[in-house]
Amino acid sequence: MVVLSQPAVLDPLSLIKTCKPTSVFTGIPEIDLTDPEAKTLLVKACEEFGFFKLVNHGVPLNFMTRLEEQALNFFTLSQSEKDKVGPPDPFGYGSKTIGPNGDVGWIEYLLLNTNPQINSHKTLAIFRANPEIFRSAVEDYISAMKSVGCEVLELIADGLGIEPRNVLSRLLKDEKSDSYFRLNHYPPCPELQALSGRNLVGFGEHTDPQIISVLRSNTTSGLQICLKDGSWVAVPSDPYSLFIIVGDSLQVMTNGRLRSVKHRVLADTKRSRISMIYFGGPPLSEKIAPLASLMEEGEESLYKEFSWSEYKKSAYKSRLADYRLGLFEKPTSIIQ
Ligand SMILES: C=C1C[C@]23C[C@@]1(O)CC[C@H]2[C@@]12CC[C@H](O)[C@@](C)(C(=O)O1)[C@H]2[C@@H]3C(=O)O
Ligand SMILES: O=C(O)CCC(=O)C(=O)O
Ligand SMILES: [Fe+2]
Repeated sequence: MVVLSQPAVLDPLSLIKTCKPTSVFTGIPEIDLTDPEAKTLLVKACEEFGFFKLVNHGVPLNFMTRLEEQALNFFTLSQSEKDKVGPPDPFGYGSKTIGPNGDVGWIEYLLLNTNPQINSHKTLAIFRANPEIFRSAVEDYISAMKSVGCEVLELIADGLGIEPRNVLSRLLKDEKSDSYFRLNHYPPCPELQALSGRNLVGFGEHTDPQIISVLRSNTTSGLQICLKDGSWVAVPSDPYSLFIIVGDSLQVMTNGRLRSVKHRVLADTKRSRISMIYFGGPPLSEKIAPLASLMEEGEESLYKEFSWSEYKKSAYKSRLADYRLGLFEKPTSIIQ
C-alpha cells in the first residue's frame, strides 16, 4: 500500500519568536506637559531612554477611545473583508507579516499615510471600505497627535537651547511631511503560554526610522523598551497617557545626543492589545543631518549626508531588527 505523505502545513506559530515575560519597570520617566520644567526633563528622558510617558497632554480619554472602538470594529470584521484592503504596500491591512522582508509577528494592523496630498491608493481604499465615522475618527486623531508631537519637538528644541524653536516641528507641519499612522491589534495567545510559559512576539525589536512617534494603547501591556545597558524592560500600560518614542532621524539631527530607542511588543496571553501610533516624519526631500545650531565648535557630524527618501529606501530593504543607522554612520578613527 502506498501512503501519501500529508503536505507540510506551515504553522505560523512556529515562525513567530517567543519571549519570557519580563518584569514591569517602574523607572519610565513621566513628564507633565504643563510642568514649567518639562523642556529640561524631556531632553533628559530622550538622552537616557529615548522614551517617556507624557501626562496632562490635553487629549481627552473619550477622544482616544472613539478611535479605539472604530479600530476594534475593523479588526472584528471577517478575514476576507479585512483582506480586501491588504496586503500592505506598505500601506493597507497586514496580518502576521511586518514589512517586505520576511518579518513575522502575532499581530494584525492597518498602516496609513497621513498626508492627504500623497494619500496612497491603499489608504483611500481603507477609508472607502469603512463607515465615514472611521475616517473622521482617524483624521481627528492624527491631527491631535501631530499637535502633541509638534509641542514635544518645540520643547525639545527649547530644552536643547536651539533656535528657532520650530526647527524640528516645522518638518511635521510641512504640507509634504511624510508621516504615517498605524493601528495595531495583538490578539491574545493563550495556548502557547499554557505550553511553554512564554509569550509570542507581537512586533519584533526595532527602532522607528522617523523623527518622533506618539503611541497610545488600551489597558493591555506588552510594550518593552531596551535600556542603555541592553536589558529589556516592560512598560506598564496607561490608556490615559501617551508614550513618546525618539526615532532614528531625531538621533541624527541631534548628532547622537538623543537616542532612538529599541522597542518591541509581546502579545498578552489573555487580552488583546490595541495600539495607535503616529510616526512624525519629514518631507521626502529633506536632508537629515545634525542641526547646525546644536553643533559645538569643531564638532563633526557622526553621520554621512542623506535625505529622508534615501533613508526610507534603505529601511525598506532591511529587516525589522537591523541597525539601520549603521549604513549612514561615518567611520570613527580610533586614536590610541
Ligand atoms: C520590516 C520593516 C517594517 C517597517 C519597514 C521595515 O523594512 C523596517 C522598518 C519598519 C518600521 C518600524 C516602525 C513603523 O512601524 C514602520 C511603519 C516604519 O516606518 O518603519 C515600520 C515599517 C512597516 O511596517 O512598513
Ligand atoms: O504596538 C505597539 O505598542 C508598538 C508598535 C510599534 O513599535 C510600531 O508600530 O512601530
Ligand atoms: Fe515602533
